[in-house]
Amino acid sequence: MRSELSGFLAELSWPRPQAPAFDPETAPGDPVVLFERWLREAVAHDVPAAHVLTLATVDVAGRPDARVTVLEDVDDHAFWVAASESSPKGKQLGRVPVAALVFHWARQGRQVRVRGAVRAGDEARTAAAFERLSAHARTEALVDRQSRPLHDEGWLSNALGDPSELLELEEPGAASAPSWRLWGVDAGRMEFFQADPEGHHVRLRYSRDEGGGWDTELLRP
Ligand SMILES: Cc1cc2nc3c(=O)[nH]c(=O)nc-3n(C[C@H](O)[C@H](O)[C@H](O)COP(=O)(O)O)c2cc1C
Repeated sequence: MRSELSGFLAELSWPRPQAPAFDPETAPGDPVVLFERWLREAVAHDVPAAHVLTLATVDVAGRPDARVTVLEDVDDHAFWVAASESSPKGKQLGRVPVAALVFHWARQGRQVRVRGAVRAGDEARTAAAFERLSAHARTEALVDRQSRPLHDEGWLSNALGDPSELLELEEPGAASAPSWRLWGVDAGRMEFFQADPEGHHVRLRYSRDEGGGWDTELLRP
């Protein structure tokens, strides 16, 4: 038996990709270079929130989890995201240090997948990212109660009501919040998908070899 929703879903279509065809023959040897090119093209094509990604992690019991978050940086062949060590994603990243992330730029019919080992960012990298946060986000990081049940909304709005006061009170001139940090997902494997209106989709996978170079292969879409 099919639900009413299945008919509704069947009517939905993908937007036609508004991007030049992707010729894997011309792809650069380094996938991070290709990622940056596609990210900039996504922004140039007005893809909303092109720097927003889905981060997938695993907990100690092997249960998968995923959520949307923001890309902070790409550097040293790692994709950097921010999370408190006490949040579910922070615990998962710290205790089971492997992760995958995916970008989907629907308007262009593009997907980029990244999978690899996770490393914690050092203090300097974390402090530089903390500095870039809004006052509200810094307060959230200092309050450090993300994903806890919201039993007492009054307490929360009081805490968030005057960020400057909280920032002063908790950590004058704080360089960061104690458990908030950057996490790097190493690009051990990256995959680029370019959808084609006629169905001739292209999938190009890069895998890091033992010498630190990259092997590439085309996959059936
Ligand atoms: C567009 C968008 C952007 C988001 N950006 C962030 C972010 O930068 N950092 C963050 O911690 N959560 C962000 N979130 C919320 C996360 O998806 C998630 O709800 C939260 O981080 C708690 O995840 P956790 O319980 O797995 O730790 C964002 C959500 C959306 C929809």
